[in-house]
Amino acid sequence: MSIKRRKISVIGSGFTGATTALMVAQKELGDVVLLDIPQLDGPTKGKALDMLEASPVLGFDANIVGTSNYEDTTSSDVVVITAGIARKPGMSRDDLVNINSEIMKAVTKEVVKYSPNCLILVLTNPVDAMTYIVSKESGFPKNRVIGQSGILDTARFRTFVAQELNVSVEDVIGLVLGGHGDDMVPLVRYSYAGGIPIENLLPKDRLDDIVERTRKGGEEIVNLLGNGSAYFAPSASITQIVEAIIKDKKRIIPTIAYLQGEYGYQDLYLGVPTIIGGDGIEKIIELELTNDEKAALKKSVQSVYSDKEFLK
Ligand SMILES: NC(=O)C1=CN([C@@H]2O[C@H](COP(=O)(O)OP(=O)(O)OC[C@H]3O[C@@H](n4cnc5c(N)ncnc54)[C@H](O)[C@@H]3O)[C@@H](O)[C@H]2O)C=CC1
Ligand SMILES: O=C([O-])CC(=O)C(=O)O
Repeated sequence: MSIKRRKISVIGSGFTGATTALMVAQKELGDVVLLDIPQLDGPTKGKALDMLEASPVLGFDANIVGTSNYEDTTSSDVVVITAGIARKPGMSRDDLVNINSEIMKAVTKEVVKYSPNCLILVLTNPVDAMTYIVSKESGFPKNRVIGQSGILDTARFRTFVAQELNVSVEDVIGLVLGGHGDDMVPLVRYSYAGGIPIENLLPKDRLDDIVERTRKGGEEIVNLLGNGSAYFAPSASITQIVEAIIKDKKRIIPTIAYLQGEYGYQDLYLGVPTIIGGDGIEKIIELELTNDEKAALKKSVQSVYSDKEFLK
């Protein structure tokens, strides 16, 4: 028997794609193929080679190749889609829906042609709608198409809570539900620091500020960067999903999953707590919500549905 390394392809070699490629390689989750459009063939190969040349110093064994030829992605175990346009100051994620949905269709066709058995992870915005399109276009079982938003949104929430309490981020656990937009639903009631409900540790007005800052977390970075959007925390987040799959970890993490009645919604990709392992989304966890939480989720779902209407 010969044991082979896993293969992870990352489509889009921009800020999030390149950063994800390096993080995945650094964790030795498999060999990495970084792909972008033919006009960027040279720069994509250059980025991949540059990362590979960091491997002796950083101490990881993973091959990284850059390409614009989908044949090089053949038989990938996991494909991460970051291809598309990022927003600039003054734009909402939904402003990207038309242009990025066309890119999703074109990319998915090629991904599926060369890796019919892979799992696909979607980062491109507006990510709930883009995950829906990729799922539809791929024809894959729904557990094999996963979108990323909740790990990032929760990470922002955890960062702000840890800063406020002056404690380790590792001890803060949070959970954000809903679409990846300004109406996302950080669930304060399900958030803890060292096992203690954070509602016992912070006054309501401070928690309200943290919830609001979390909702606008993407915009805060967009405004600071001036010409693009966040990429370090998003790449770390998608890498966590890749790791959960490759190592079959059965992690309980919020991802964008296909709902068939869960939380009262049908035929929709939405951010919910899931169990992620070797089969992708192995389970959706349904939580008891208060009436206020249900109303907040409904508002968030409505903005996702409005994206979906766009796509018909
Ligand atoms: N879901 C999430 O949590 C997050 C989503 N995003 C989204 O991820 C996407 C990528 O963001 P960045 O990497 O910062 O953008 P970027 O502009 O740095 O990179 C995007 C890359 O996609 C490539 N591309 C465009 N069309 C392509 C095609 N048909 N095939 C292959 N590659 C193609 C571009 O050439 C470019 O290199 C954006 O839509 C952004 O909004 C970003 C951060 C977090
Ligand atoms: O804000 C954006 O456009 C990128 C993104 O989704 C995030 O950083 O949460």
